[in-house]
Amino acid sequence: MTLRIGCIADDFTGGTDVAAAFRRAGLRTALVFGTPDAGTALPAECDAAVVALKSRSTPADEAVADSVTAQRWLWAKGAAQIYFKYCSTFDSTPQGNIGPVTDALVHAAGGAATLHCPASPPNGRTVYQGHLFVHDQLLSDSPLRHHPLNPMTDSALVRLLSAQTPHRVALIDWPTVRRGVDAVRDAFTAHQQAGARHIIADALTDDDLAVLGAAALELPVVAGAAGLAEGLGHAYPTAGPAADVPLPQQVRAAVLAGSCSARTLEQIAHFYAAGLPSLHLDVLAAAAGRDVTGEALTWYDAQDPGLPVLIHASAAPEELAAVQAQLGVAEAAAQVEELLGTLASHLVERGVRRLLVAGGETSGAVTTALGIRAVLIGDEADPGVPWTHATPEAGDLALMLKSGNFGAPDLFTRALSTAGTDMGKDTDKEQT
Ligand SMILES: Nc1ncnc2c1ncn2[C@@H]1O[C@H](COP(=O)(O)OP(=O)(O)OP(=O)(O)O)[C@@H](O)[C@H]1O
Ligand SMILES: O=C(O)[C@@H](O)C(=O)CO
Repeated sequence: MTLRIGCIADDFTGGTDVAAAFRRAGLRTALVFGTPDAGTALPAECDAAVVALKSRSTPADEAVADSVTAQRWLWAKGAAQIYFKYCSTFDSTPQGNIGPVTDALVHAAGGAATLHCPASPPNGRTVYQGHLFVHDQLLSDSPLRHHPLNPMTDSALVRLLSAQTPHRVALIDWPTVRRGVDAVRDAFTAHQQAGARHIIADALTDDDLAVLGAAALELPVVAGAAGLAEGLGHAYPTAGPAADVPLPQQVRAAVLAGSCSARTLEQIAHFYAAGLPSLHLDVLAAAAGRDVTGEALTWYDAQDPGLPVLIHASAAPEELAAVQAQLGVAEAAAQVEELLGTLASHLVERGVRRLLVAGGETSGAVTTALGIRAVLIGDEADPGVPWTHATPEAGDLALMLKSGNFGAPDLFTRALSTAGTDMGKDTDKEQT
């Protein structure tokens, strides 16, 4: 058993993001969906295993129970170190779940202090003087201040985390990080001796995160976003680069989108502009009993099999608000997830072998409907957006689970462009 690091991610697309980070660091990485049990197996021998939970917005006691179960499973598979992956925008509330889950993981691992850093520089998340930035804005000035579940109206990480834990929270500032691994270790020890349990570190670049990763190599629990996971991964001695997992070629390809994030809407617009077959699902009609799934499949069967297709519930804010006002937020989401999950099963039955899913909740619905419990991580199409490969029992399926705000505007067209027979031309990769 070669497993070195076990990771618990608090949502599915966060799971693919952190798994891609470990793979970039040269670790062979597997991703398991949902709370594992004694019968859950890893899909292959690997250096890093990520368990992706849906624990970001659940009640804190459920999130804690699922996370500790995942921790025990990862330990049983041989993991010596546990990484808790939360969102690079620190998505949480004063009730949790970052504080309670980290406290429980640390307690189960013996109570030594933990290092935190949510920085993820490739996606514009940096931490300076303990304040979290999203590109050039403080978190609290960014669109995250309007998040529907956990509006982020404060950027001060020590204050945010202190509200979620009874333990002391301390900061290692950027000048210390710049002085290198020994300086970080000394500062960490001093904070721990002064009674801190959670020690947040500043980081502006991948080099800073490499310093933090090396400093944290011996800690039983480390916490943050994908950036620190990659820093930690680079600190592990590896046998060599992770092997390539080839993408299925000349196959049917589809995008299923339920994310209404601004970046997903741009990616959808790009797909329409490329003249590729696209279908918008009528959520209100489905709620009223119309066979929207059957209509979508009839539409799909009429398309050129050599072209990728897009089927989406994703809608602009005005349409989303109107649907939610009529059905209620939870019922609207349930309708969409039922539609997209059912369609995913039918599309795979019809031979789709490259499937791109946009949105964290949507990804949960699709993987559950397809019965996929574990995948291996392949190449990234964009930072934090890798292809994943389902185990053979699920068929030779390449699956891409995309966080709402991740990926360049041309991601959908580019990722699927080499799948079919008629669409040989790669579009140029645009920068985010
Ligand atoms: N037309 C629609 N009307 C109402 N709700 C919708 C509609 N389209 C999508 N939704 C709901 O919006 C939510 C989008 O969440 P999801 O997590 O899939 O995307 P996201 O928040 O952009 O992604 P991430 O969590 O990765 O940032 C889902 O619950 C989905 O069911
Ligand atoms: O860290 C991030 O921003 C993402 O991996 C994520 O968690 C999206 O839900």
